[in-house]
Amino acid sequence: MSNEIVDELYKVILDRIEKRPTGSYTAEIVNKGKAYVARKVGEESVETIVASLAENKERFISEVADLIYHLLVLMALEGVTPDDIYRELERRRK
Ligand SMILES: N=c1c2ncn([C@@H]3O[C@H](COP(=O)(O)OP(=O)(O)OP(=O)(O)O)[C@@H](O)[C@H]3O)c2ncn1[C@@H]1O[C@H](COP(=O)(O)O)[C@@H](O)[C@H]1O
Repeated sequence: MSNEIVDELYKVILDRIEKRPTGSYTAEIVNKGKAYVARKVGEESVETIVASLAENKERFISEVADLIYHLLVLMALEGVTPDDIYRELERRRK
């Protein structure tokens, strides 16, 4: 996965949070509050675990993508950028 796709998705998410356009799923869940978005991250984590243990690779990939998207929305609400995470991972690199 290239950083470019994650960075671009994050920018789209920031734009949706700012403009809250009708029909945007991001705007819909953000309008429900941070706790709702955090719960979605938990839900998608569980679905990822289930896909890993009881389903197939295709389902697993789909659930990981759902999880990353919801995590990016929560990061945006926390004011944390993908660069912040890249820096932290870089700091941990051995
Ligand atoms: N990458 C995603 C993405 N991944 C997953 N999802 C949504 O996440 C939901 C998955 O959660 P669930 O399986 O729980 O589905 P659900 O029942 O609809 O969700 P809830 O009613 O429980 O909230 C689906 O509705 C997906 O559409 C996403 N929605 C949007 N994006 C991207 O985000 C950007 C902004 O999208 P909009 O905000 O819709 O314009 C665009 O680039 C989109 O491609």
